[in-house]
Amino acid sequence: MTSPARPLENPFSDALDIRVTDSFCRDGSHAHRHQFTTGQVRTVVGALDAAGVPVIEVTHGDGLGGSSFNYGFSHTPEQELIKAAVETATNARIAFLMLPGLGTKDDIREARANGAQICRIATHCTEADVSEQHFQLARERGLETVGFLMMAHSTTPEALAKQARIMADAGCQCVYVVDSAGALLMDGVTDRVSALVAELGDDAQVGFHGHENLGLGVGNSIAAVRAGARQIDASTRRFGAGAGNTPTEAWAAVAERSGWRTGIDVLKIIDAAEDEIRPIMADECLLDRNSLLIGYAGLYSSFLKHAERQAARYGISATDILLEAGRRGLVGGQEDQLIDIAVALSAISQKA
Ligand SMILES: CC[C@H](O)CC(=O)C(=O)O
Ligand SMILES: [Mn+2]
Repeated sequence: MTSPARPLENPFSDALDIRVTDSFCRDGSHAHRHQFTTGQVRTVVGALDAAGVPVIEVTHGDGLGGSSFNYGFSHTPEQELIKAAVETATNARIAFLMLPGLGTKDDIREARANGAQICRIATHCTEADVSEQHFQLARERGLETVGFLMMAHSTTPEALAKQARIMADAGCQCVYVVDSAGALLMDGVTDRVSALVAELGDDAQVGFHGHENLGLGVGNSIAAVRAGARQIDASTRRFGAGAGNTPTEAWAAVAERSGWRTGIDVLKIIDAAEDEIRPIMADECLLDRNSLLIGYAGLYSSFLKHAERQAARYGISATDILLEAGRRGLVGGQEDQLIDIAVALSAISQKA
């Protein structure tokens, strides 16, 4: 794209450094049924790296060890994808994600040996204690560490801050408020990020990971930075679970207009989104009936594709599966219960 007159930076805001992690090659994998090839990862990492994206996350959508019957098998072993990403990146650091119980300590060791530099450990927002040994190992191995407190809308800011303290004490260097359901409104983000910033002080940074299910990924990320977050997750062309994540290209433009430095070249990332990323994906990530319902009901975003699959298999409505999942209060890791729900709903519809 040829450069129009560059927008003026906002002269009234502080020139903060905000580090962006692009999650297309991890959260975006949900929207691609975990079918990324090494060639696709090389193309994406090459384009994002050239646009100045500082951190690129590469793993199965559900993290190391996610490739399984429950979550869906990967096309290519994720350690191969990590290797390809590391070989391709010239400046960007490669991150991986892991949920204790799905992945193991050996997976962390292998990702480290393959050249990944940042280890992100995700737990449900009330279960930070299961991450302690993984942070310890990651730090011993010289990895930078990030903690994910998932489904952050479902607990209070005070409770979330206590969980963040557990992660920081275990060696986590940046704890993320993770809006897995895309259910948080801006005040909810402000309250949670502020609580973590107050609790962690200089012990760890605070980050924010948003989803677009209520159309608030960018707005919530602005609220997060204003409340003290210094790391923001995004995904190019917003590909991610549910309606997707905060779009990297929009976030880069908004950050620049706010006077926040991300190091990302806005025009290059816009071109990457359009010319390199879009052609890889069969469909756009839509804010449609089911993804909106996920945000509205506060459900785990990655339930979307599982619900759609079971709906097709049992000839029932994905919306009904999601509504029942909401009634049951399911959280990440309970994807198999979506099958139970589909079987039950199908039995009811056959009787009727
Ligand atoms: C892999 C767990 C999960 O999908 C992490 C995440 O991106 C989220 O909770 O939003
Ligand atoms: Mn996510």
